[in-house]
Amino acid sequence: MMSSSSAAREPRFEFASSGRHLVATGVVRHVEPRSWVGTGVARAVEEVLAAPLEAPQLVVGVLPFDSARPGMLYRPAEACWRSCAFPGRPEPFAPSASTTAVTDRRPSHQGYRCLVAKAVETIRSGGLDKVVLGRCATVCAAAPWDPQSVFVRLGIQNPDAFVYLIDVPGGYGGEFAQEGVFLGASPELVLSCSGSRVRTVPLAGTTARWSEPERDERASEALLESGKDLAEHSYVVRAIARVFRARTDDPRIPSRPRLVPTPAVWHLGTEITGTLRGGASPFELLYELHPTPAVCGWPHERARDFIVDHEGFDRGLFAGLIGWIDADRNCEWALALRGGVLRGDRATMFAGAGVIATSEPEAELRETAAKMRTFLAALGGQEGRTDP
Ligand SMILES: C=C(O[C@H]1C=CC=C(C(=O)O)[C@@H]1O)C(=O)O
Repeated sequence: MMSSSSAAREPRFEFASSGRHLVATGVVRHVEPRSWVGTGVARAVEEVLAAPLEAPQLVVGVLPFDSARPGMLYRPAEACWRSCAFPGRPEPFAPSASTTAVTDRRPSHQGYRCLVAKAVETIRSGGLDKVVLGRCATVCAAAPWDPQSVFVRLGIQNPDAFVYLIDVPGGYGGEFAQEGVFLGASPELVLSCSGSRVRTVPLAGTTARWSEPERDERASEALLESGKDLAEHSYVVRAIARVFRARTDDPRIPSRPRLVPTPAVWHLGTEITGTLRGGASPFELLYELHPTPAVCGWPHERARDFIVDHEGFDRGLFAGLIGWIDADRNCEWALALRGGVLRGDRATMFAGAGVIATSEPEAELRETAAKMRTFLAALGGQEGRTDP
């Protein structure tokens, strides 16, 4: 069944970051590679960009967590860049939309604790170093959400994020099997390209923020010194550094992470840059990077198998990639995190946490709840009343 919010409009894609806001509507051509691998997707994207169509030379879209599955990339009919994406303050929500109740969690809170405990046991017995375990929670409101208002609130509440919205026609597995609107405010850039300069800022290692400034500062300092979080972060940096050393000239890889704040949590982040070698397409690099150990784990195959065998839901587009690329190969691709899918009065949100040998189930559960609050806050969910 079509949701009332998306039935009446052209397919829409929005992406806002660093004060720029891309709004793309309609579809003139889909990218349809023979196979969803880096070189195939890169070639198909270039063909679509070069096609003599009366449409902006831009490809936008979303790729699933499982990079072997088809994504949705297309050349939009119209596109415009706006500056100053989200002026003003959030409008208060109508009471009906703010009274949210959790109707479903997958896995349940206890199921997630057991899942983390199982992962820790597997890691301690050898062969797996890190696995990122996700869960989802569905909330219902008394009246349908307006995706556009939720998007604007995400932008206002998360001024430093990659704020995204895309109409999904269905067919992407799990919660994305049916039509809906996928949106969120991601803190994590997987790849940007400007000329041939490429940049990524992987995040891993997280702690919740506090309203009291001193407590908040102490929490951030503890994160920078936390052996557990530094170890969790190091798997991501090592995997990405290997790809950057192989594919870019002059790779710059700092030896220690820095703090990256979001309104809900502190992260450890490392900015890595390089110059793309030999006229390669950013898509080749993107497919070598994705999914990084920030959303999958290490070693890659073992972590992916653990997720597929134990997580208990199909991630679909959660922890996938969302972004755009133009004909000059300038691009921005963020991880599709801190968001969810809207379907009328139902919203399903997703979050995961990196698990290593010293992880504690309760702490990882709390971390996923803290991450879900980014989306919940934009839905109007009230702290204390809605426990995701
Ligand atoms: C998997 C998520 O976050 C990733 C990004 C930053 C920090 C993470 C962490 O500390 O576990 C995760 O790797 C999520 O938000 O659902």
